[in-house]
Amino acid sequence: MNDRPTLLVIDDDPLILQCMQLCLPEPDYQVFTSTNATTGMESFRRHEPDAVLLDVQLPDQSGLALIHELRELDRRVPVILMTGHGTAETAITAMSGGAFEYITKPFEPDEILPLIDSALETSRMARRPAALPNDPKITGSGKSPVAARADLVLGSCPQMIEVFRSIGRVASREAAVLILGETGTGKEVVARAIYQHSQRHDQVFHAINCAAIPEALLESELFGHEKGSFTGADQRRVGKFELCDGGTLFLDEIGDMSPVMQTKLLRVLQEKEFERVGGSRPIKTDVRIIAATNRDLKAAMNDGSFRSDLFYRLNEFTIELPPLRQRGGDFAEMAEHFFALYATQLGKDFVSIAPETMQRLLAHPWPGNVRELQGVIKQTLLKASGPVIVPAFLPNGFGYESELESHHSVAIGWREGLAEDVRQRIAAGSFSVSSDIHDEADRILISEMLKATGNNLSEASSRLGISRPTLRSRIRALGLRPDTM
Ligand SMILES: Nc1ncnc2c1ncn2[C@@H]1O[C@H](COP(=O)(O)OP(=O)(O)OP(=O)(O)O)[C@@H](O)[C@H]1O
Repeated sequence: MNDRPTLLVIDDDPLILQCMQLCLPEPDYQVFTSTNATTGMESFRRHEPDAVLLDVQLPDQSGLALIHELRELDRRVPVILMTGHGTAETAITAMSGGAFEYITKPFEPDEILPLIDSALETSRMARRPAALPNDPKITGSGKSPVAARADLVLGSCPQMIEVFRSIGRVASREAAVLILGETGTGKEVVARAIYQHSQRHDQVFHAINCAAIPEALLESELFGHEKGSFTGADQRRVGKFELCDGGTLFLDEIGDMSPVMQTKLLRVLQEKEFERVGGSRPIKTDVRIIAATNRDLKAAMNDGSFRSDLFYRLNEFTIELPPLRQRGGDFAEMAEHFFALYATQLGKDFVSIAPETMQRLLAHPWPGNVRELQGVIKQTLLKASGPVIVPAFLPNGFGYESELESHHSVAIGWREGLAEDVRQRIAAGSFSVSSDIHDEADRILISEMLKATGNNLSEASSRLGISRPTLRSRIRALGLRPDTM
């Protein structure tokens, strides 16, 4: 598998082949073309493409039969079928037989490109290794050819070791897994690792982001629909539960699913069957579910927005990812790794991270976790003008907000302390609160200024905005002696 996305187009129409080469240009994509089933099959074996665009009518064989053969070789590679007018029913049969999507000819690039993107993304998740530490296939320290084509999952802090152990324990079981963690902590990468280490690793893997799709569409995406079941349903559609039969379905952002959809999902998990929207025939399915959310599902159950019976069904095994700020020494290791990786990708020199830069990075709270770290490192490298990463290369304002925040909290602490002091003096019945507090403030102010100016009275008085005689008299009145300054 190549590092850039590869597509195999099998069609005897030279215009389609040309169009795909133009729409998916080098060097971002690699497009292989074949004009018949025999050479298409050879190309599939040789190039191991990420996705296939296949015409239903080929000179030497039907596209439908070819899908079957391609799936015998690798079920994880999504195949988009191109049909002519009037052959949509055939395409639907093909989808039931495992095609990822279909499109009716003629089509515009705008119609096909989103399907291709989605197929390539599905393929990436299923086939790009999510490599755990000490994976025997990944040798060396990220420099082997296999490692270069893998997403290395880094971590050696106790919480991440526990995550890796959990993946090992649960992957080969059929249990549903619930992955919890803040945004960008690696929930998708853990879901892929579970699938890739599972018994179903050579079967299909599909992912769906429950938060990104409106409810009505989500239902049809998951369960499919019958022709005419709602306005716009001009063809029957096969949903993910049907496409994933025998495979794995990753339900991302499950905490955002509406109550109606939660009920429908619960039913398919309990009964292992469902009906297409507008259909009445129950369809059996055997799908392993991996779900993830950054929401607090316990709180959602308490306020009634998440069904507890669905929670227990999904939660046969839980993996909780720690936020980046709680991963101790892993942070520095990850920062080094991403600097080296992206420097190579961006053609930049990288030797080391200066200690002050690392301090700034460590002081940041990282609400967007590993994804935010990756973004900051890419921006830093783009700005960098030398191989040692100094703070000036960090994105504008980076790290300053945490300094300001700590000044702010010091300021809040100081004011709170002063207010408490004043309250106690008042409660004690003092009549000199004002002069006592002003004297105390002057004592701190004057002694700090004298320290800063090396006891130079002229400079200290001018920086305090008072005359030199006034400063002298205040020093005397407050009883400040040179040894206390
Ligand atoms: N432990 C890790 N080591 C190396 N890279 C990691 C690690 N965890 C996450 N990443 C990388 O961080 C990025 C974000 O991870 P991922 O998409 O899995 O997060 P997520 O929790 O699913 O985010 P969201 O909640 O926003 O969907 C990805 O590029 C992923 O490869």
